[in-house]
Amino acid sequence: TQTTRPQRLLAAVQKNATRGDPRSVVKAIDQFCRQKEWAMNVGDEKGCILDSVVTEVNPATVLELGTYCAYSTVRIASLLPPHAKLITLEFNPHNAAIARQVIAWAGLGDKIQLVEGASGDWIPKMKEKFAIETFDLVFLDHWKDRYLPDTKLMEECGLLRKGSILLADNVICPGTPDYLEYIRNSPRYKSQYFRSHLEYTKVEDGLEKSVFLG
Ligand SMILES: O=C(NC/C=C/[C@H]1O[C@@H](n2cnc(C(F)(F)F)c2)[C@H](O)[C@@H]1O)c1cc([N+](=O)[O-])cc(O)c1O
Ligand SMILES: [Mg+2]
Repeated sequence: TQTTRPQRLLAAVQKNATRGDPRSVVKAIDQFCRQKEWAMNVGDEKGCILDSVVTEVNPATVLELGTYCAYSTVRIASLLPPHAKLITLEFNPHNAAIARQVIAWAGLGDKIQLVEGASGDWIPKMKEKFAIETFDLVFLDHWKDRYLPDTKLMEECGLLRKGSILLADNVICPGTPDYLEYIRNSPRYKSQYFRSHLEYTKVEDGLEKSVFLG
């Protein structure tokens, strides 16, 4: 029977990456996406910008919206300090199952908590379920029409503190116009656009980095 793209991506990781070596997992996925099949990972070019933001913020608590196959999950977690916590939300059970295996192959299971379900259900439960006060860094890479409502929900649930960083993928392609309009015009955020390209292509895309001002 026909395999899925996430299954083929996982097979490429298990074939080409070294167990317990997160950077080799990232490299194997980028190679698969460049040489075999495009997939919607943040990719190597935007991934370098992601790495620099993670390193600069040095977060103790991270929320990722949109795990997919855990490419950015592994990329972020490999840069976190020892007791830092990364919670990643994934809606699709099949993608979650693949992501868990990619995370295990990278040897990052003790740094990452993958939660299955919808952001609207889980964001209001974060504090009680995961003993989280606020997030130092949020990486938005899920459905593009959910960036704005979920940002407002995180504000309402008190999950952002003065200085929390939101980093949003795909603000140009596929685009998140309502989110960009809100975050760039709100007095509660200071935003910066990092111009790049859509993963594995020459199409323009970029990351929007926003600091919550409280
Ligand atoms: O559509 C794109 N990404 C959508 C990504 C969607 C992924 O996020 C999960 N999710 C949904 N809700 C949640 C949460 F968190 F709410 F639970 C998690 C979905 O199940 C899916 O795995 C995309 C598309 C392109 N492209 O070029 O078309 C390029 C990209 O980089 C992209 O990210
Ligand atoms: Mg993306």
